[in-house]
Amino acid sequence: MVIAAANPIRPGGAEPRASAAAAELSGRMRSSLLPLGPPVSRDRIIASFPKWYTPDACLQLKEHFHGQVHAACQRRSTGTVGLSLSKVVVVGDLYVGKTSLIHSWDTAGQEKFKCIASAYYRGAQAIITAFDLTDVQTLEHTRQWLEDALRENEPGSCFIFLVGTKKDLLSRAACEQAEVEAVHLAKEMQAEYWSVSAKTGENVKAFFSRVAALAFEQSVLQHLERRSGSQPQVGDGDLIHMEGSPSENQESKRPSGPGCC
Ligand SMILES: Nc1nc2c(ncn2[C@@H]2O[C@H](COP(=O)(O)OP(=O)(O)OP(=O)(O)O)[C@@H](O)[C@H]2O)c(=O)[nH]1
Repeated sequence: MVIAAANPIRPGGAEPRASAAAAELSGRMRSSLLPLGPPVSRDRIIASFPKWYTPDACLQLKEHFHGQVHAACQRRSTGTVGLSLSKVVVVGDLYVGKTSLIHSWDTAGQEKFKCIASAYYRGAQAIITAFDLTDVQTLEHTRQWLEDALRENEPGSCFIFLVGTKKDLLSRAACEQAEVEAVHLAKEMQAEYWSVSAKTGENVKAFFSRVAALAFEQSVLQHLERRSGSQPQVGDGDLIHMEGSPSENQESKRPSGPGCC
């Protein structure tokens, strides 16, 4: 997974400015069936489909990986999808906490800075639009940020997230109040909503696990679709670990919630 935080220009501004923080994450997930796989740290194993933050603004309500994905991973035959890279772009106003958010997650020590141009948004599998929960103006600007990022991507190709940062700075009541407007906007943007704090780490891991799971599942499904007609093969069998039994009947073939643009 590649995560990039666009260093802001004002919404509606002409060209994106330089300097984006990017983090590359190896999306390795281990098969529960392979006893002797390469070492994968426990906190990188997604054991069950990560839950949404609020059902009022979430991309998918399901609780298990898609049945085809689960089955394909359990088959552990050779292929390339088990180790997949996804590009995640993080956009938002100056100082909202994009860089802190990325750095507060384990990014395998591969963080780096990149220059960006509008072309940089291209090929994103997920777009994270971040705003500061204590600054309502930054929320208002997210719509424009998203528009800019979407312009560079194929319709239907990205998961969209709206993330309120600096949750630690608000009381519970104030946070809930800020979330009302944010959730409303998230629904309009067809985005999944999360409130997080990079400072305390609250919800950060859960959030990125969710992003990773959705992106991974989509990659596998696309891979299976491409290979339909031949034997679907996912990963070297050592790259994903899932527990629980997914219900195939409840799940659609492709990510379907309102946030899948
Ligand atoms: N209290 C608190 N402060 C935060 C949090 N996240 C970021 N900050 C602070 O907010 C300021 C901006 O954070 P950055 O991560 O640099 O924000 P950014 O969006 O990447 O900023 P630019 O690169 O200027 O666009 C810094 O002083 C951070 O320490 C948080 O969760 N809680």
